[in-house]
Amino acid sequence: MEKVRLVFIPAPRSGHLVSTLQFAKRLIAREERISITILAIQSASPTTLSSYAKSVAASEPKIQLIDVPKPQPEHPPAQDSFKSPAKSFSLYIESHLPNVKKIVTNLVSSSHASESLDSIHVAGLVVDFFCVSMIDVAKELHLPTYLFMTNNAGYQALMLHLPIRHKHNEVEPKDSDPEWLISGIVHPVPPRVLPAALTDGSYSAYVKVASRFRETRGIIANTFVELETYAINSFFHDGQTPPVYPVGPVIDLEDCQAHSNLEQAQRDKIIRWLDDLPQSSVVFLCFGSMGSFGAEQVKEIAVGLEQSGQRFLWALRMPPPKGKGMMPIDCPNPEEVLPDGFLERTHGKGLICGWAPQVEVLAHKATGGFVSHCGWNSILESLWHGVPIVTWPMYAEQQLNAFRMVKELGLALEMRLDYKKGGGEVVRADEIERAVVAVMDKESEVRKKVKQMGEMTRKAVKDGGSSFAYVGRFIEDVIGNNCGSN
Ligand SMILES: O=c1ccn([C@@H]2O[C@H](COP(=O)(O)OP(=O)(O)O[C@H]3O[C@H](CO)[C@@H](O)[C@H](O)[C@H]3O)[C@@H](O)[C@H]2O)c(=O)[nH]1
Repeated sequence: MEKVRLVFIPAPRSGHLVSTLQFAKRLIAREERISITILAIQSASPTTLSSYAKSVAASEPKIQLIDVPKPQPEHPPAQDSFKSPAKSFSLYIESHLPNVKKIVTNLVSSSHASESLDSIHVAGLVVDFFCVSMIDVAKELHLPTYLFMTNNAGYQALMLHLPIRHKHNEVEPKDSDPEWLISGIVHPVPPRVLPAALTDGSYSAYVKVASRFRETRGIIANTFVELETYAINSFFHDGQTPPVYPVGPVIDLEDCQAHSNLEQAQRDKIIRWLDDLPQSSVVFLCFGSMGSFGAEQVKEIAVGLEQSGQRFLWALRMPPPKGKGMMPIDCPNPEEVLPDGFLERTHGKGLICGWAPQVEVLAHKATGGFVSHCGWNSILESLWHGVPIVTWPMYAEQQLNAFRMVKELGLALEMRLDYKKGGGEVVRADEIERAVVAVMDKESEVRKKVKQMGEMTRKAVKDGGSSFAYVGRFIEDVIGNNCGSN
């Protein structure tokens, strides 16, 4: 029986790694001829991600984990790494290319050297968006590359549009530019909701990444046909995009704490608190793996929450101290940043935590609304559990996600569409209060639509569902492409 190995190269970021590894698990559960090797590039700053990857590999004999050594001498942080984080991250990943090449070459030659009829052939690379530079390794070794998009089809449409725009206009976009008409996105896109990376000095790095999408053999996307029908159809009809496999939602519903520093006692405290509260009575505020606010904004949120009169669970995280990387930290003494007496006045009504067990919180019956930064995993998790979002995008492609969720899909309520972390803007308490009250409205149209979409998400991944079928097509491509090779 022909067996194949896919070599996954995920990006060392929690919003990317978790869905990629979950997709690897889904593949091997579905097809016994597939094994997976994960090449783990270490994050530049310490995180708990490698322990997450290790725990996934340890639980699945057909997943092998290989650490990619850091390049020697180590890749120095770019001068502008704080100003242009996306560019700096791409360069950091690219610096691992020689080490990745060594590892993949060894995997290929050991499969060739094996005499056994049962040998496992390397069938291709599956790379993250930030790892498309690894296409060069695959090409040298005559292997196909598949791209795993951890975000959505609308964002993919933007990326496919970028090199086309660049041909006509090489200048970085500005907020004052006319709206962008992008095939695959229903409404013209105001430049102010484009990813900050396009205007912070990372534009050329993004064009470079985007121009490689069409070199892949296929694009696996963490979305599903029923959610992004318009965008997905646009790829099938443009005659240039490689086959797209919408296989989502791929989210970690079981082991959601494995990639965090969350202690069991803290998790239990949160869930016990929710257990005692009425159905859909708590608004949850959480801003992804990198979201945090300064002291002035934190105070406005607190006042807005108090004025709203709603119960709340707030994952309050603060910017890291200067020179300590980019990852936010849990707030050691919340009373120091919150308004005087806030904790006493809201005792019993609200709970402040650091990293939250988000999936469990969204799954809890007491959770009724979500103030979210609109990271794609958060959106998929909230849809899965039928919890409506009010939008507070912060970084990466979240503004575009928020824009499409509100304007195109009608699946979220608008608070902000163009807020940018670090932009100096402070959203005032009254606006936050209104947003919180709106998202907790039990009768809202958005809530009904989100519940319906929630049912569709679950159907999509079940046997007979659209995403289930696309996983099958992807497997056929991988196995079919490999048949007869040795
Ligand atoms: O307190 C927290 C905060 C986050 N999470 C989890 O962490 C993940 C966060 O993912 P996501 O919502 O996608 O946000 P980011 O961490 O910001 O993810 C990055 O990757 C995503 C997928 O590519 C992009 O959509 C985002 O914009 C990008 O910032 C989710 O699974 C959450 O459940 C928790 O469990 N607890």
